[in-house]
Amino acid sequence: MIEARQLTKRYGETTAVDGLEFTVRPGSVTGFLGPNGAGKSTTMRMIIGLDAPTSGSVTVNGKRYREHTAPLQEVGALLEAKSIHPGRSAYNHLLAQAQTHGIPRRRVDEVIELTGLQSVAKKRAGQFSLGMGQRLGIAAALLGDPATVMLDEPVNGLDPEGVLWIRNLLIGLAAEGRTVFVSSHLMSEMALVADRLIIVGRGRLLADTSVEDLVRQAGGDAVRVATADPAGLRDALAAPGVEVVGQAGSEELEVTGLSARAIGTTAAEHGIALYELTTIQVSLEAAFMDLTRDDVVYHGTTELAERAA
Ligand SMILES: Nc1ncnc2c1ncn2[C@@H]1O[C@H](COP(=O)(O)OP(=O)(O)OP(=O)(O)O)[C@@H](O)[C@H]1O
Repeated sequence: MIEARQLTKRYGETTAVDGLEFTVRPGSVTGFLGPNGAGKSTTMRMIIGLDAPTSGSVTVNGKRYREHTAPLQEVGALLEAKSIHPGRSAYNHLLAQAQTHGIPRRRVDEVIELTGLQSVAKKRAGQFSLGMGQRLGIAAALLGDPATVMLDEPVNGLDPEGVLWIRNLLIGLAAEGRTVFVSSHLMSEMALVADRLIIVGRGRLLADTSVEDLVRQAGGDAVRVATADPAGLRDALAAPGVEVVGQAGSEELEVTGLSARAIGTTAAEHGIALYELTTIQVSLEAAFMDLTRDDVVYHGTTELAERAA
């Protein structure tokens, strides 16, 4: 469990984290989302005591990180590429960490197997690809068999097989009852693994919600209908809270505010033939863009794309 209370971090003039309040609970994967510069890494650094809050607090499993006598057994973290001695093998790197934290040697073998590093465990870490480095970082995070696991952009640099592996790993860790807190910019991945989402923008909490609720709030589902009688169907569906859009002369309409089932039933009651009735889900990506539009710090330019078009 991770609990942030009025968590704030200022660097000079910049307020990186601004009064954050959230709870990350065990047994599910919680995604940590926000545009670049939103304060995600700063928050994660404060969770594991690499940075001190300017005010407020954050605890892991009920205590501040530095109050834990065996912190690696409480929270395992993968933050941006760790500094690993390039001449040291993956095995020796993990063994050194285990030995300084009172973790038995057999746990090193377990995490090497868990992260699929068996064949390269004796290789020098300096020769590791980005993906192998990520796996080694995750192996180190899991070394203490922690109840809370926190990963910053874990799919960075991973190939499709690696992405799938991370997905199953995160879901599996949560199913074991652990608290899993993971940041990512890949909305499609988050939609697949996260149950809960904490979304920040400019250091402030924008949403603490489930994937379904976020998508619903962003306009929910629309239904695409094709019909022999668009004008008749418009009249039949007209009601407060229902919006029907479609081009004049087209047999296709897009309806919001009614389910496909309700539209089908109303059409049948009015004897109107339908050719298509499809629910179109708002993507998590669209919902996220909608929510964070005013909090994007770094705007890219689409000038080149526009010129090309
Ligand atoms: N050590 C530091 N000194 C000064 N400013 C910092 C420091 N660390 C972060 N910041 C600033 O704090 C803000 C939040 O940065 P942070 O890296 O936490 O965001 P983020 O959400 O992790 O971004 P990204 O998605 O790009 O990784 C930014 O404006 C950043 O420039």
